Amino acid sequence: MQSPITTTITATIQNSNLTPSFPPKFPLNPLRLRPEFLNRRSSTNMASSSTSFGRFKMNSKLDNNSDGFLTISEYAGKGGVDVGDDLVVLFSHLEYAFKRIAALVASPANSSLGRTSGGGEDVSSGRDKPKPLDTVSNEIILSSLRKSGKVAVMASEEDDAPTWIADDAPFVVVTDPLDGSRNIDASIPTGTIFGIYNRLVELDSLPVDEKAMLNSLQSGSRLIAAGYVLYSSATIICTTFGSGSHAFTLDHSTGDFVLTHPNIKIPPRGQIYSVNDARYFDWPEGLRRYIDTIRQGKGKFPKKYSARYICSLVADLHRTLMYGGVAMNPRDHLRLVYEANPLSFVVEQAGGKGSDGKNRILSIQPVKLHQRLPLFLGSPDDIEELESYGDVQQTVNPGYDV
Ligand SMILES: O=P(O)(O)OC[C@H]1O[C@](O)(COP(=O)(O)O)[C@@H](O)[C@@H]1O
Repeated sequence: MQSPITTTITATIQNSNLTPSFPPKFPLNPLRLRPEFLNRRSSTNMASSSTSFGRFKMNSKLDNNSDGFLTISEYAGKGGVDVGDDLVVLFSHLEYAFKRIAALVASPANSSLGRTSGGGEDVSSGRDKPKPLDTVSNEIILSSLRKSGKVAVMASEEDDAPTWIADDAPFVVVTDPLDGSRNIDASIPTGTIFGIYNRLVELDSLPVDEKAMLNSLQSGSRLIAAGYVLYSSATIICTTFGSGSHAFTLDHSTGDFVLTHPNIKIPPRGQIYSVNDARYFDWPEGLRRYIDTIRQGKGKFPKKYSARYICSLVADLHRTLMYGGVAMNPRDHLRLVYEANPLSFVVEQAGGKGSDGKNRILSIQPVKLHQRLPLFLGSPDDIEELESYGDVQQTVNPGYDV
């Protein structure tokens, strides 16, 4: 049964008549873009016929790209899936922010920036105290969103409340600016997670705080784009506009993110599970049985599973998308709005599943901005098998030092 708050928010959001923001209200103005954002390759040799593809029209130009390197702007723009100029501009600004964060986490200064200021949890907000690196990444993203002119409100894992940016801008952005930063001193991979919604124009007349909150609490099923950025041996943006998931790798020689993994398909089943299994004795019976079964090769897949756990959600998920299997955090730790929803959208678009152990993540209506939940992401056959054990959510959550 839904709580009164859930019912109110669900009703408000469901009753709102979403007005698509495509086509854009004003055209792309290249003068607003930094030179590095401009496409460097000629597209004159591309064919121009188009076919329907997911939510957006896709031109066959994509198939005929002569040099084989497609930037995100080319992929998403008129020569590609044509998501609309507003979203292309927003992505250009996001890319710039991601490049700045990639440079930041790789910088010799990151060791001091990565140290926790005070540590522990902020009791009033129930969130972890931000570290300087998290804070700087947050500021970098906010600055890019402001400059894009395309974002009405940003909700960040680093902020107590959403930040209202511009009344008329078409999009709402939710983000975890730097996930996995507790590992930064050891140069472990980190990541940024982001989701993009249309602004709910029906809420425009509400007070700013209220419309900022309700716009940010949209259900994950309303995402129009989402993705993550992996800062590792390569810097990779894996993103979806609702028509498949695609990964773009930063080419340091040109400064472009170029399409390296089109239409990622997660294997229907993997042979790897990813979890912090030092928590085994805090797990419920069902989860213990599931892990014991697959590591002995006694599950539906008759091979022994291997374990991998980086403790950096984006990195653990990226490996899972590539090789299959399941990446999980069974305790109430990861955030629905900033982490679970955007990542589930990417995983579903790659043919996988995102679950809290019982329900599809994208069907859960957020009721609180910083709402936490158990998260299971991965291959469809693995997630279904895991869910069949019923009791997989860790309710004992004593707080762990590392
Ligand atoms: O301590 P656990 O339960 O293994 O959680 C690890 C997870 O926490 C995260 O570090 C995110 O938590 P924070 O936002 O508190 O850093 C993920 O990157 C990682 O997957």
